Order: sequence, then structure tokens, then C-alpha cells
Amino acid sequence: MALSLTSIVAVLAIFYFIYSYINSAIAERKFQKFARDNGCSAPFISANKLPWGIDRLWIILRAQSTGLDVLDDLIYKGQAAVKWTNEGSGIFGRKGLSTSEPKNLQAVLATKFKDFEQGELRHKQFGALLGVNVFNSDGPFWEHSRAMIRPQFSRDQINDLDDTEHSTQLFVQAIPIGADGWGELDIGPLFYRFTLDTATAFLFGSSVDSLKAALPGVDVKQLRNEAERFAQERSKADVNFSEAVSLAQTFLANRIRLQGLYWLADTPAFRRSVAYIRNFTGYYVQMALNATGGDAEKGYNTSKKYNLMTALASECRDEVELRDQILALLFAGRDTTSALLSWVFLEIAQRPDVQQKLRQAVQDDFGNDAQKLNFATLKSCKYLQHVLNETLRYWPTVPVNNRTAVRDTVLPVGGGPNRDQPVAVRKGQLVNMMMYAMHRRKDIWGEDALEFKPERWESRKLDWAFVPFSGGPRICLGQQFALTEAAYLTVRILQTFDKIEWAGPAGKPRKGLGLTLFPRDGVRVRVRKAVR
Ligand code: HEM
Repeated sequence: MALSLTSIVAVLAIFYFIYSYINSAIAERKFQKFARDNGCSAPFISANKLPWGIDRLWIILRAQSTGLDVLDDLIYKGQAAVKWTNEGSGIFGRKGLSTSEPKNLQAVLATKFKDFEQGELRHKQFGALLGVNVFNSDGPFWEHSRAMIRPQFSRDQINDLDDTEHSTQLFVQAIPIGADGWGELDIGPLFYRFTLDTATAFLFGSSVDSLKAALPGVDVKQLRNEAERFAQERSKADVNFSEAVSLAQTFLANRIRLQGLYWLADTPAFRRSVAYIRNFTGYYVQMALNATGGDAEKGYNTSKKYNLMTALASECRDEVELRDQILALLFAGRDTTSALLSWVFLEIAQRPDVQQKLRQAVQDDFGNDAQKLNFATLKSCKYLQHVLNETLRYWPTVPVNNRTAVRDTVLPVGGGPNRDQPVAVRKGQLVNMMMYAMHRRKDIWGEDALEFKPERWESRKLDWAFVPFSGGPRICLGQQFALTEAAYLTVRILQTFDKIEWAGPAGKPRKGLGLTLFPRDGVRVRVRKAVR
């Protein structure tokens, strides 16, 4: 008797399930043996109420409307309750290990670097805009990218602060000051413009000067430069570069939140922004390729001072790769640095004691002189550095991060009832690194861990409990660039305004979580121009 098609499919399905079951049972036995051989103990397992972590995803997605503080109420308290390491079935059933242990972060990021990678998901989440680049690749392509880009972040390039001063002056002009010498504004959006302008000057050789659009009485359309007109024509997006970047950034953040369903965050507006940004950047890439290929007729000013695009163009002739590498740097650097500045000024405005001490340090080291500011002098201004460090501890702009294990491996702590035993990690397992929680642990930072206190840095050395820029071979490439820009602008603002008062909502600041952690209600301040 011939079997029907349905019966054949059913038999095959049963065989497939049996095969998968046996396979995973064998893999689990192998993994358990691996764990035993390496002296590992089981991690604390957190159970979800609904399958595949749907309840958790739902809570996170609704956080804005319910007022839940994901970092404090869910992550910090959750990590404290499980003694800083646990395993949970992540969103859509992917088992993840979450940890706020310095030793584990050190292992993932440095000592066991080869056992982990960014993983496929990250490539897909960012790929729609950024293609493949230093930020979202692994293996040989990442090594090649990093080796090519790293020398361009040398101290000499960072020390060229002419463009930074140019943007600082626009920044100050964009602050409306009344006849009484006072002005009130949300200073946060200006930080976004500032970091976009200084980053584009460094990367493209020419700042997009988005701060000009914030000056009083300016016709924004008149400001569009050639690259913007070029991008607009081709992408049919009626935006400028800064608007396109903001929109794309929001979509990228949503793609991260949606995890495996990242592809849902996609609309025609997002695609138009992507096309705009790629064309805009492509315009500069073409000029850099022409310039470095000796085609002077194309009009690129080769005598212009250093810029990263031209430097990279002499090593990489692939137009698309060059574009994606530059874009990755821009996206990795803009929001992170502006979020840092936003938190610094939120704290300075809310804490007159910190402001007073910082102002004194600035006066002592620099007076009112912009000429004295450079990489070395900014670094040696101790209290300024303490304020920056404390801001990055208390408000880490990248509050959580993750890696995927590429083989069965072991992390030094987190197993057993006291979480002090090694813990085994499966190949393919996600390890979530909870920097925000780790930066606020009382057993590491003291009873005052939940206070903003720059003075703690007088006696503290940098170690793996403090990783705002990550660590190991993939440590942030722009760390010194970002710290120099942030320190420079902070000093110049304090030289220009002698009082900064908080004018935003009272109480605990609400957090915004996009690609970075930022003050959700902005940074509303009242400032008084210093009289000289
Ligand atoms: C306060 C400012 C900044 C913070 C807090 C910050 C933080 C970080 C963190 C945590 C990572 C690790 C990401 C990961 O491995 O998953 C990273 C990587 C990176 N950052 Fe930054 N960043 C900042 C500014 C910048 C700037 C200004 C640039 C460039 C202009 C930049 C370029 C990069 C690049 C290229 C990577 C990838 C490095 C690699 O994977 O080899 N960052 N950053």
C-alpha cells in the first residue's frame, strides 16, 4: 500500500525531531562533561514567566509608557538579587548569561578574547546602514579594519584642536543670551550638533557645521553644502545630514531592542535616510579617492590639513568599504560623546559644589585662555578628569553590551551558591555584560556607590570594574578623541559662562535608552555669561 504524501511528511518530521533531540542530548552531555572537567559550577538560573522571554521583552518595550527604569529597576536590582551573575532564557529562547563581574568582563573582552565575537545578530542589526566595518565585523576583516584605522587616532591627530575651537565658537554663539546676561535653553541638542561637527571635521576633512543651523535667524536651506545637495538629489529625502543621522540612529536603536526581529524596524523613511547618508558620505569618499589617486582636476583640496578619510583612502581603494568604515566611526562616536557631555552638564548644573570646584580647577590651569588647551594640559587637569571619569562610571553611555561564545568556554566566576566558582558557557551562548550595574556595585565602589562623587577618583586606579570604553583588543578606538573633545568643550563653556543653573524637572533624571544612555528630558539650564 502506497504511503500518502502527508504520511511521508509526518514520518520525516518525527525522524527529524528524534534526531534533533538525540543531537542536543549528546551536545548537553558533552557540555556538562566540559563543565565538570573545568571545575565549573552551575550559574543561578532565572526563570521567565512566559516562554521565550516574551514577558521580559514586553516589559522592556513598554518601559517608556509605564515609567519603568529598565536600568535601575530591572537590570541593577535584578543583578544585585542574583549576586551579579545569572543565566536566563533570553528573548526568543536564546539562553544568555548576564554578568556584572569585573573578572568575567576581563575574560570576555581580553584574556579569552578569541572565545567570543560580536556575532551575526550585530552584523544584521547595523548592516542595513553601516554595511560591514570595524565596529560590526569579526575575525580577519575586523583585524584588517582595526589595523588600518588605529594609527589615525594617534595623539598628533587628536591634538589638532583648530576645528574643535571653531565648533566651540559656533556652540557659544548658538546660546541665546538676554540683555541681563542670562540665557535659558536645553543644551543637550547643541551637544549632538557639536559632536557631529567635530567628528565630520576629523573624518571628512570638512565639518558639516550643523551648529550654524542653530544660530538665530539662519535659513537652514541656504546652509546646504554641495555634499548635502548631492545626497538629497539622489535619495529624494528632504532632510539635512544631521536630521538623516538622527533618524537612522533611532532605527538602529530599535533594531537592537527588537533583537531577532530587528528587520521589523524598517520603513521607507529609514531607507531614504540610509540612502541620503550613504550618498553624502560617498561624495566625500569620491573626493578622497580622487585626491589620493592624484586626480587633482576633480577639485579636492589636497593641501587641506589632515583628515581621516584621505588617510584611509591611500590604503583602501574600495569605495563601499571606505564609506562604511567612516560611517561606523561617525555612528560610534557622535551620540556617545554627546551623551557624555549631556550627563556632565546635568551633574554640573545640579551640583553647585562640583561646579564650583571644577570652575576653580579650570581657572587655576587655564585662566580664560583657549590657547592653553591641548591633549596634555587637559589630561593633567585632575578634577576635570575626575568629573569625566565619574560621569562615565555613574552614567555609562554604553550601559550594557554583549558577546557570543564561539566555542564552549569558561568564565572565572559566577557559578555556585556564592557565585565564586567558574562557570561554563556554551558555544553560541550570549554573554550580556552589565556595565551599568557593575559601575554601581557597593561592594566594589563603596557605600556611596549610588552617589555622584568625582572625589572618589583621587584614590582610585583604573581596573576592570570601570569599562565605559570596553577593554582588551576591541577597546574603543575613539576613546582619547572623545575625552579630548568633551574636556575641551567643558573647559571652554566654563570659561565663557560663570554660572550654570539647573532649569529642568526636579528629582531623579529620567533615562533615555537608544544606542546610548542619555538624559530623556534633556539638559535644561540657565547660564550667565561671564563679564571680562
Ligand atoms: C564618550 C564617548 C565614547 C564612548 C563611551 C565609547 C564607548 C565604546 C564602547 C563601549 C565600545 C565597545 C563596543 C563593543 O565592542 O561592542 C566602543 C567601540 C568603538 N568605538 Fe567608541 N565610544 C566613544 C566615542 C567614540 C568615538 C568619538 C569614536 C570615533 C570617532 C569611537 C569609535 C569606536 C570604534 C571604531 C569602536 C569599535 C572598535 C572595535 O571593535 O575594534 N568611539 N566605543
